[in-house]
Amino acid sequence: MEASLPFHHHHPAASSTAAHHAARLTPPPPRDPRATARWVPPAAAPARSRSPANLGLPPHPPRRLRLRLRLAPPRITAAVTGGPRRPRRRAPPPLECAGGSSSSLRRPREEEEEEEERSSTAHAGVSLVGENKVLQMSSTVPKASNIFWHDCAVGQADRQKLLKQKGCVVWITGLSGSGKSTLACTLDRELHTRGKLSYVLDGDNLRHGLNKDLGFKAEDRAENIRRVGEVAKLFADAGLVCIASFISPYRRDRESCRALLSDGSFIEVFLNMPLELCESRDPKGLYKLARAGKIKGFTGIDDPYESPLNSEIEIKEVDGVCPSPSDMAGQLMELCNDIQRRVGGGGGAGAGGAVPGQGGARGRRRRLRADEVLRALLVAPVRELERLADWLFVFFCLPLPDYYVPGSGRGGLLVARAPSSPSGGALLHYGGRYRRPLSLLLPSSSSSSSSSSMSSSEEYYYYSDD
Ligand SMILES: Nc1ncnc2c1ncn2[C@@H]1O[C@H](COP(=O)(O)OS(=O)(=O)O)[C@@H](OP(=O)(O)O)[C@H]1O
Ligand SMILES: Nc1ncnc2c1ncn2[C@@H]1O[C@H](COP(=O)(O)OP(=O)(O)O)[C@@H](O)[C@H]1O
Repeated sequence: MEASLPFHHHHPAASSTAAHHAARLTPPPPRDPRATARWVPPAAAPARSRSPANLGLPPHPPRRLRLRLRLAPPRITAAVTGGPRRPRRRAPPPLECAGGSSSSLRRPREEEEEEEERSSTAHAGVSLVGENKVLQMSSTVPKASNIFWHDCAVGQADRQKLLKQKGCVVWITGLSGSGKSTLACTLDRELHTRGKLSYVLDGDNLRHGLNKDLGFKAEDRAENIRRVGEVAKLFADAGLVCIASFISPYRRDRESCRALLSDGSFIEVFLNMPLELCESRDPKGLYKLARAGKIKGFTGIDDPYESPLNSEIEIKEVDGVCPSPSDMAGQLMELCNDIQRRVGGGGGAGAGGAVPGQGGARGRRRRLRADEVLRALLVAPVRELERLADWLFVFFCLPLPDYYVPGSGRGGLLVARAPSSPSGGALLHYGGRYRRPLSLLLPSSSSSSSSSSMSSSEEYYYYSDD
């Protein structure tokens, strides 16, 4: 018997149609005695809890399971089949739960015993059917029933407004040694410097706590990424820029994480460094151990890495040279701005971008030469300058009370470069009458650092209201 049901557990004892419906609407008490204490008979629950329609549930469409049901077995094994690679609607991949052959009402005794053994470890078995493989995903918690979504009065939009940024997930994937953690921490620092709240979730670190029960078998990696995806989603919902740095070698696991987020809120960064480079770095000596056969199932050696097909950005070596972490971080911040501007319609009312550059820049963008940028910096009112500082790739922006000029806002010291110019930039005092350029940091080809010798062919961007 094959049926399409929402997330209600079907009572196996249902025999009549009425009982069948009752079973769908009235979930049975859990068989697991450990769960009984928490189980509340639906009749005892508050009336408004009975119907999801009364609960002001979030607009998630009910997830549907395709169930091949057998009446006898109390537990099910779920085979998760692949959804579209990049679903338009960000829905999780469909779940196909198979209880076994529809023709058999009872499983062989050994099978039941096996299942008893599995369930005694409180793990619910889920088979992930990948393109060419079957992954066993194990969840360490029993499947819960009788659960309802509860919304709070303060929502994501309120938090974003408070933080003046947008929550999102920057997901960095790549081989061990490709530079994920370095990039994650550099981006985190850059954002922090600009007053943006971010948080790094790193594979090694989470495996010390939340995921300490997981190893590197395919199913453990899948569960690792599933948990991280859920945590990252919560961080984004909290309004943070969540930077996730995980090998995350399996495409479908990454796509499942993407599916948890709204459009533009999951930014996949493929750190595509050659295996030879990663192996030559080998900061933890793990490649050496893997080559010596002392670690089995090491990604890139004897365990697969599935490259992203649709990452938002792929970072590679340029002419055999790996870009510096801060260049990569700069690229990422620009990218995030672009994506969020496109998806969020210019940064949203008051929320500001997740990363600097989107926040206060209201005007149209036009290109200016370096000398024009300097002039603009010098003539711009302080608040304009601070807005500009928010947009320029600012290395250092230190408001200094010494430079305070009444009526004109704070002053300070600013070292910045335009995103389009990797090596050019400006160091200036700002604030009222003290504002003047101290020096210009020019491309390395230039020997001088005075404003007069600034290359006029350098192109900068500048936000302008005209
Ligand atoms: N067998 C095997 N394969 C790959 N990596 C291994 C393995 N054993 C230990 N390590 C160390 O674990 C870090 C990767 O953890 P992740 O949570 O990112 O891995 S995964 O996404 O679940 O595949 C990884 O850290 P990074 O080097 O920072 O990637 C390794 O230090
Ligand atoms: N952009 C980079 N250029 C040069 N070396 C780098 C870069 N990023 C990281 N490294 C170095 O490579 C090694 C691995 O970096 P790490 O961030 O730990 O990688 P992962 O987290 O992917 O394992 C470290 O020794 C780090 O200093």
